[in-house]
Amino acid sequence: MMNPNGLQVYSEIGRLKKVLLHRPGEEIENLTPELMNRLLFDDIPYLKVAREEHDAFAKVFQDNGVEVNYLEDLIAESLFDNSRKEAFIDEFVKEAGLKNQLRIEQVKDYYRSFETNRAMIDKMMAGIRREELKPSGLRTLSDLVDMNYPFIVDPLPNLYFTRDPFSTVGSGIALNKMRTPTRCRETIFSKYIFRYHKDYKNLDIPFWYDRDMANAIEGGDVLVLSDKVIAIGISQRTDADAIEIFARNVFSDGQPFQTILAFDIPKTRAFMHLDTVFTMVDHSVFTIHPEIEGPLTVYSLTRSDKKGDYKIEREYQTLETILSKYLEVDSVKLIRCGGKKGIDAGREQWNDGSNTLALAPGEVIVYSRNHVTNQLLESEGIKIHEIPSSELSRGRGGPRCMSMPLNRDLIIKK
Ligand SMILES: NC(=[NH2+])NCCC[C@H](N)C(=O)O
Repeated sequence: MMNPNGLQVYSEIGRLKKVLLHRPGEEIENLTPELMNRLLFDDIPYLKVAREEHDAFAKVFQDNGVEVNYLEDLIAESLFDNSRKEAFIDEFVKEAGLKNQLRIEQVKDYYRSFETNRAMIDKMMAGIRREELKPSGLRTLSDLVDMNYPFIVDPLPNLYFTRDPFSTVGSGIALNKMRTPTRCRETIFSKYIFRYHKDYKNLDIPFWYDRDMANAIEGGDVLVLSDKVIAIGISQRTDADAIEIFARNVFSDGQPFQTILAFDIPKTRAFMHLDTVFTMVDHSVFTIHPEIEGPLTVYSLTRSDKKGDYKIEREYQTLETILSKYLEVDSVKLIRCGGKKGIDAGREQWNDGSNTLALAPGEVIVYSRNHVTNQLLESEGIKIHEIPSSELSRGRGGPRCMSMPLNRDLIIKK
């Protein structure tokens, strides 16, 4: 459990030591109005400014002693030998939806033609526009039929939401099965990193979930509240059945976790993941979107003595009572996004006002635009680091969605 170099996430708030980010790339410039909906965007960010905002986000980590790893670097470093790189290209292209064999070979050759792994990865993330690969003697029937579709390989614009393709839980990871086709390919990167990157390959990392499983689960739904309690959303993106598979695996291992609280939240775009409506900011202090308090049902899955086994119960008390009971504290505080139900709550939640990322207990990163909620957090004694948020927020994700902790200090109970 004590591995300063390995994966260590036993809370949402322990001092952050290492985090995974992705700096938005050319994939953002490949969003078009027709594709936005399918690619899960509500507007098109201006890449130059999105990058400036993202750099400001990364700087908050660096200024606070957090090691920042970039997804694009880790995956490039994982493909150190040629057979590994070939297997990776193969898998990536297989899942890119190409059907014509000639085209498949042409795309693979194109990826191989990049001088460095990093340049190849950037291209894989960005997508391939139709005009980029000139026919060069290749003219297939499917090309003629698909002539009006702008891409040969779709872009992956959601990559800067590193929270979702996998989740670090304890000393292992859940390699997620994403709900939508557009996000499924993102998890190939995580798979190669945790199997083959030099920092991870010898750690024998347990996988609590795998990307080829049938039921969807996404990292935005998984919150490690303590070394005893994990909260998981049953949401637009995460199935109840996936939570049970995850529970069985985590409870079979020597991890300290005792209870999974499954939060059944409304299945709508605005509340796509649990972390869009509920995050932890300090010992027993949470942000919450007031609109979900009414419709929320919570179930507990409590580990039993038999390995991997658990019992399921529906919890009937208020959220405060449920959280206090399982976190073993006298009371908890819920800070409501926008203060209370209404216009400010709706507007600020839409722009991720309740999607905070803790750097340490009582110290969080927030979007500057959510000024009503931010002021409330400050008045409750929470230290906030505001980051600019005009462009990044157009993808519907905030500071927690844009980061995946790899290592946090353990919380030492007094
Ligand atoms: N953990 C999160 N809330 N992530 C937000 C992801 C946003 C992304 N556009 C999607 O729809 O998938």
